[in-house]
Amino acid sequence: MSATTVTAVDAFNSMDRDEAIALLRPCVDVDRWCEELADARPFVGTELLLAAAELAASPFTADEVEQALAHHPRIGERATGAHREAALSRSEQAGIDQTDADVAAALVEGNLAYERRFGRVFLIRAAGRSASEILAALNERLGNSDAEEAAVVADQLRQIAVLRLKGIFAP
Ligand SMILES: NC(=O)NC1=NC(=O)NC1=O
Repeated sequence: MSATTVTAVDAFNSMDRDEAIALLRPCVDVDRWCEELADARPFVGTELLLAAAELAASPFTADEVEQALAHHPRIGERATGAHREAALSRSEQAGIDQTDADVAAALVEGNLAYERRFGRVFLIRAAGRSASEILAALNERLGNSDAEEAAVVADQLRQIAVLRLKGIFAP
């Protein structure tokens, strides 16, 4: 057996609680989710950590979504700042062609329409999606009832959190 390599999960398991929580927070700013996962350590392998993360995010409550949305820049707006969440947001929104003026205008308009309708920022798991796919989803979701859309937003937040966690532990 070769010398065992210290995996990211091993390092995570041996962190003190605050450090573990701080590592998780850029995935989603929901205290309960970060604390639950930090307190569920040690994890035997990445798969079990990701499964626990998925479970702890199913679903996020309305209050948790509210708190987390404060940290999500609008789609089409490049998150500023050097902190981890901004970098994650920029890479997730990389599929949006920032130079296409028509797309940019449509996203600005769509975001405004969504915020007028639902009173919060439009949230979508942007990674892997083009601007036209995002715009189509936005327009489709404008027709949702408040209850339907609350469930969709919570699910998108879950997808973003788990994707970000995968980026840390299973890059
Ligand atoms: N308003 C948003 O949907 N923001 C974001 N979606 C992502 O996938 N990353 C973001 O920052």
